[in-house]
Amino acid sequence: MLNKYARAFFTRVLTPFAAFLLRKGVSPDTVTLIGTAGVMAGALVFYPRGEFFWGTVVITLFVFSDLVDGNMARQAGVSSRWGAFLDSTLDRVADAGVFGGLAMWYAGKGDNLALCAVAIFCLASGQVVSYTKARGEAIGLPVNVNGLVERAERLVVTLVLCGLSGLNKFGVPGIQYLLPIALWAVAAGSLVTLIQRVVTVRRESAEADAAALAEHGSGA
Ligand SMILES: CCCCCCCC/C=C\CCCCCCCC(=O)OC[C@H](COP(=O)(O)O[C@@H]1[C@H](O)[C@H](OP(=O)(O)O)[C@@H](O)[C@H](O)[C@H]1O)OC(=O)CCCCCCC/C=C\CCCCCCCC
Ligand SMILES: Nc1ccn([C@@H]2O[C@H](COP(=O)(O)O)[C@@H](O)[C@H]2O)c(=O)n1
Ligand SMILES: [Mg+2]
Ligand SMILES: [Mg+2]
Repeated sequence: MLNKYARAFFTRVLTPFAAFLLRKGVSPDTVTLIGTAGVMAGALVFYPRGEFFWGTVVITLFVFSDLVDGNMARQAGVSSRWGAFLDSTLDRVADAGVFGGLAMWYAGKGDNLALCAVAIFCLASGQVVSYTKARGEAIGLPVNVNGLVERAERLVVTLVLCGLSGLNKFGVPGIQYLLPIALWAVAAGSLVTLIQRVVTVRRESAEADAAALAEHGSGA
């Protein structure tokens, strides 16, 4: 949903910055790599220590690089298969950093194995949600579904509620419960999305196999 509705807005806002980086000789790949490194650093340095506010601030500064790199590639006319591969692969790395950092907190000083498990579920289910689309497309299906919770939703819900829950350290009472709420919501949303995508791939592959059978007398 965010991908559909917010992308145009962010494209407009980030285009001058992307143009500025191109004028300075920065490449889209550099932005992809530095953005991922920044997200990983923010998540793995701050979250395991329970520094949710500052971790989220650092991650937020870098996570928008995922919208800038593609914008730069399109402006410069250098969009490539390699760039698409690098962008998507490093998305998975960044997501692992965010949910891994939260799992490390709950496995350590946060001392809550149930929430540690939920964070690991968010990590794993997010990766599988993305994989369903990549694998479905790789076997030639359109995978005509995005589902309830795409990557942008997973990140926005987690980062906004995690950042807010970090304000508890600055004396805002009661707000620390927002992080568990975010994790449960992302876990449930990812499960629904996974089911939506698997059902779609099953339907599309049955249709494609039936069409192939009708045309050539054989399936896949
Ligand atoms: C006082 C409190 C302080 C707290 C501070 C916290 C502030 C935190 C605020 C905001 C966080 C913003 C997070 C921004 C998230 C950026 C999202 C992003 O990177 O999206 C990338 C996404 C997808 O891009 P791609 O096409 O490159 O990626 C594809 C995707 O990964 C697919 O995965 P799948 O979905 O299938 O699982 C892969 O399949 C595919 O391979 C891959 O290519 O881009 C978008 O979706 C574009 C839309 C981005 C929308 C960002 C919206 C930010 C909106 C609101 C911020 C709200 C701020 C409010 C702060 C309020 C705090 C009180
Ligand atoms: N280093 C890169 C990064 C991205 N691309 C191209 O942009 C597309 C992704 O666009 P986003 O707005 O989602 O970042 C990607 O599929 C590539 O075509 C690139 O070429 N090099
Ligand atoms: Mg990108
Ligand atoms: Mg990306």
